[in-house]
Amino acid sequence: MQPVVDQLYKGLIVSCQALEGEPLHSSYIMGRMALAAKEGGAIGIRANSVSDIVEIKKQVDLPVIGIFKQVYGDHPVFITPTIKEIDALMTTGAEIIATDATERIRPDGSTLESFYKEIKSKYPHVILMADVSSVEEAIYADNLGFDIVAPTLYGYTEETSGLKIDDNDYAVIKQIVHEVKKAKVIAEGNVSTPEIARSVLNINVHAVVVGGAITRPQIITKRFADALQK
Ligand SMILES: CC(=O)N[C@H](C=O)[C@@H](O)[C@H](O)[C@H](O)COP(=O)(O)O
Repeated sequence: MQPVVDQLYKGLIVSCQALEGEPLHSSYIMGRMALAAKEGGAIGIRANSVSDIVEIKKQVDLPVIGIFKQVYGDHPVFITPTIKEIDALMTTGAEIIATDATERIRPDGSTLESFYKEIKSKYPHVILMADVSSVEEAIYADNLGFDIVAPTLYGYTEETSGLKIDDNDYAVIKQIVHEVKKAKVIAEGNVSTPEIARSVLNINVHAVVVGGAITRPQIITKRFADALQK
């Protein structure tokens, strides 16, 4: 296994993201979020966009999983959808690059297989993480050769809308861990409490990514405000 992937073993990766329109949308703030995450014990950072990653890299010396969210028209695939976003991420020094690895056709008409081959022929040594939405997609990405697989998009596709990682006693992530043979499985998406993070680690995932529950204060505030309404 690549040393950088080893480095993430059993650790907490904090996703520091604020999209345009979110209150904290700012590379400066994401850099400071990453610093705060490191102080709190994060061993890796996940981040979106060239400018956020470049700023984060100035603030912390942790491995970064880089993504580039780009929406093409009304196309549903938006996490690092085409080679253009891969090219941009390759300039940032991100140690790992993540992309949508669902079975959906990509905005440029390519399949996941042809996209994977295109990336690997251009950047043979890049470490790739597959953001999937189902067990079948996890197995497919593993067979293609992705280094890391995560159910990042479980709950965010037409078929899985609203589903969460802890549903049915963690059935989906358990099955992914069981079925994926070569890639490392990372738990990501709706790991919303320390208890859920601990539970997925006990299922034997390689590492855990937590985003909104740490870095999106509007979401954190709403959870408290909602509790007061009850
Ligand atoms: C679906 C989608 O766009 N997920 C994104 C992927 O990078 C991020 O917005 C999430 O914050 C990240 O996956 C971490 O998940 P959570 O914030 O639930 O801990």
